[in-house]
Amino acid sequence: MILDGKAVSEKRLELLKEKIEESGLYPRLATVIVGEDPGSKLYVRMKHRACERVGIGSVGIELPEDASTERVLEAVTRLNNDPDINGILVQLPLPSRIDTTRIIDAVAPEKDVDGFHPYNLGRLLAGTPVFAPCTPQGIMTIFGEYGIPTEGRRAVVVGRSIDVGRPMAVLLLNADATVTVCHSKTRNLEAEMRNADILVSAVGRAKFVGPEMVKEGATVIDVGINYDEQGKLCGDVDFEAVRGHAGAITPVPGGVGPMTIATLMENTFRAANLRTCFNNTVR
Ligand SMILES: NC(=O)C1=CN([C@@H]2O[C@H](COP(=O)(O)OP(=O)(O)OC[C@H]3O[C@@H](n4cnc5c(N)ncnc54)[C@H](OP(=O)(O)O)[C@@H]3O)[C@@H](O)[C@H]2O)C=CC1
Ligand SMILES: Nc1nc(=O)c2c([nH]1)NC[C@@H]1CN(c3ccc(C(=O)N[C@@H](CCC(=O)O)C(=O)O)cc3)C=[N+]21
Repeated sequence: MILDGKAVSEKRLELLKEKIEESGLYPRLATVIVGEDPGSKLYVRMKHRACERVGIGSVGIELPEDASTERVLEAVTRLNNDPDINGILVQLPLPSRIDTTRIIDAVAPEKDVDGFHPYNLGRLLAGTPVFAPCTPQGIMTIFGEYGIPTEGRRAVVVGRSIDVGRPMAVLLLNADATVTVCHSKTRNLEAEMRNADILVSAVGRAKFVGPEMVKEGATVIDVGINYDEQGKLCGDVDFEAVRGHAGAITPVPGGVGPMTIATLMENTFRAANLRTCFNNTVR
């Protein structure tokens, strides 16, 4: 079975649009982008388009490639203090000169719709999440929509980044899976992966996952966004080789990516609700 993330995201966005209409709220998302990377610009444009579609206002802050950490901090602080802004997204990666940790730490936790702030990561770890990172949260939504159980299942996550691998592992653990996290120092990676009922690959290498690494009938989630030799967009998984014996599999494009954006919209609406319910604080 192909897990159609695109279709699930469309459905969730339609539902969200109705909810936002009913709420009478006008949530607003601010994006911050530093430099001219075409990929980052494309993603930010996609986020703005999704906002427009569901009735979320959006503002885009564009800073030059040579902006200092202080300059980015200043922009974030201004957005923190702006009562009309509910959600703040600083597009990653930032230029290497910039102290990314300081920037992420500066985002007000109640506006951190990416879920990257240590406060929100801590809430997730504590099992009382407010904003979970969009990509792994979106994957949990796919499981929910397709009725894929996690309880008691062996889940293997390959990758341990703050934005994908780690929070994915915690979300699966919170959903009662038995979780293994693999990374570049893992020994016997293939054997670990073959154990998985649910295999999540967030590595960033084309054709990283072949059929020999996948147990018959496993659910395979492909987070990777890569380009093959022909310059064509592809995931981490050798899709054609693996799809035959995977029980369920996400394609790239049309799998996890669209869910990331749909979840960002859901988080932004949640931020707007938090503002009205808790006087703009989650603490
Ligand atoms: N679809 C979507 O919405 C999104 C897609 N992405 C994509 O997902 C992929 C991963 O992103 P991200 O987590 O940010 O990337 P990072 O580069 O931050 O993390 C990659 C992880 O893979 C591990 N890794 C690298 N090589 C190997 C190897 N040979 N064997 C085992 N593990 C390995 C690394 O291990 P170590 O920690 O030891 O270095 C690291 O933990 C990228 O392709 C990215 O573009 C990212 C975000 C959203
Ligand atoms: N602060 C921050 N938050 C992020 O969530 C974030 C980020 N920085 N930096 C980059 C990564 C990557 N990311 C994607 C979002 C959507 C698709 C997506 O929709 N992809 C389409 C294809 C799009 C295309 O044609 O290129 C798909 O897979 O079907 C992919 C990747 C969010 N990220």
